[in-house]
This record gives sequence, structure tokens and C-alpha cells, in this order.
Amino acid sequence: MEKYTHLPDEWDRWLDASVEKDCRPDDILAAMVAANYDSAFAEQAIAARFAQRAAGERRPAAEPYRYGTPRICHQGNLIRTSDRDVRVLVRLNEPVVAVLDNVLSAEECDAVIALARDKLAPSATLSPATGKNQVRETRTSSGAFLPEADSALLRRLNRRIAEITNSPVENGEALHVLHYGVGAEYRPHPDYFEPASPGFAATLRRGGQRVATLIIYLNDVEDAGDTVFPQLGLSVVPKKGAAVYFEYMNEDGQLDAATLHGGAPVGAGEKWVATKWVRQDVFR
Ligand SMILES: O=C(O)CCC(=O)C(=O)O
Ligand SMILES: [Fe+2]
Repeated sequence: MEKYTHLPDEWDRWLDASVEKDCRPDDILAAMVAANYDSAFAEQAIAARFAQRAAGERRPAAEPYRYGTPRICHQGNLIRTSDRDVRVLVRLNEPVVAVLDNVLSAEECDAVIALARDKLAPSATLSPATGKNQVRETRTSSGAFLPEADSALLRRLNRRIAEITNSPVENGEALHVLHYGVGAEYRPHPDYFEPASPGFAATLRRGGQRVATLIIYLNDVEDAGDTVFPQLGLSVVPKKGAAVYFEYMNEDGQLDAATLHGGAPVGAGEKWVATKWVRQDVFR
């Protein structure tokens, strides 16, 4: 039987009542799946209902994002790190986005791919409703985290990335490598965790919010696979050793929705990136 992707009135009221009673999102989901609801649809509906309730308890209208001094120091043509001069190619101030070149050497790119190749697993996304990792059609790459203890190369790169992003090494999550085959994509998403979503509470306790991202391109893609920013009309074309940086949390804790981004489907060849997500505090 076809799964339901529509909420009739009685289920709408039931969902409201369940959220009001503070039922666990997991239990609400289980009940809906048992009643033949599509699980992705149900999760979205549950997360939206929790977010709505939280929004009602907060200030009514969200204030526009205030752009202060960027975290990244990218005024000049170069960012000098302790072991490499990184070239600034493009700077955008609102939101803060920078395209950088010469972040990694070609040999370093190849070495990072080699470290990740055997560890790849289908990419998952964290459910905003339940906090569980789930494989979805919105993210069709495969990926692996590379813990720093694994190699001297990773320690050196993590230090360099911390200098580029002007943040403590300890605030970075482990480097995350993604591999996309032809047609694989990562649909537009924010990298921060929507604070009102119950599924994100646990990860937010580990180092606080994500504040900035550096996506490093580890190969030249034969066709397409750009990193796209739909709200900016911006598309960054992968180039081996180059990177795109963006930041999305200011000193007041506001989150910048304009940094919505995704990895467009690869047209030909393959695409490898290494992502560093920077947290507000030490990430454990
Ligand atoms: O592959 C890309 O261009 C985007 C990757 C991405 O959004 C991420 O790793 O958070
Ligand atoms: Fe992302």
C-alpha cells in the first residue's frame, strides 16, 4: 500500500496534542509509521510542529541577521598560515563567503583521499525530529570522518585549517571526506543545527552550534558538481586544492539562513571534498 504523505484533520489534531503533551518525537514517529505514514514525511511534520511550538514561545518575528566583523581574516590577497600561503580569490561580506586557492597541495589532496577511500559509507543526515542518522535521497554521496589521531598529515591540515578559519583547532569536528559519483548530490541545507528541532539537542551539547564551514575540493571534477548557494545565485566550481569558506553565526548567536548551500549533481567523473565544520566551543 502507498505510504501516506498527507495529514488529515484528525491526525493534525493528534499531532498537535502529542507535541503539547511533550511526547517523545521517537514515539510520535513510531505511531505514525505504524499507521502507514511515509517516515520522511512524518519526520518533517513532527520537526515542523516542534519548531512551530518553540517559535511561538520565542519572540514573534525573527530579526534580520546582523553582520559584524567576519571571523575569518581575509582582507589581503593571502592568508599566511604556519606552513602554507593560501590565496584569496573571492570575498563576499553578506553573508561572509570566501573562495580560497592553494589550501592543500595536490599531493595532500591525494593523501586525504587515500586515507578516506576504505572508510566510506553511505552519507546519512541527522533527523531533525529524532536525532537519528538516516540515509536519504537528499544526500546520495558516501562519506567518512577522519580522526586526527590517524595521521601526522591530518594534524598538520587541522592546524592549517584552524589558522585559516581563525578558530581553535579543538573547536573543529574531525575532517569529513565526501565522495560523489555521477549524479550524486547533496541537496541545499544549512550546516547549522536548527535550535528548535528536538533531534539536534544532543549534538548541540557537544561543542555548541556550528559557526563556520570550510569545504576543500580534493579533485578536479570533469563536469558539474558545483557547490551552490541558491539564495545568493552563487556557484563555486570544484578545483583541486581550492576551497569555499562561509560563516553563519554571529556574536549574538543569530544564524544566517542565506548560507543555505548544496552540492549539485556530478555530471561526469567523480567529486571528492573534505569538509571542516567549526563549532562554537571545544568539540568532543
Ligand atoms: O559537496 C559540496 O559541494 C557541499 C558539501 C557540504 O555541503 C557539506 O559537506 O556540508
Ligand atoms: Fe553543507
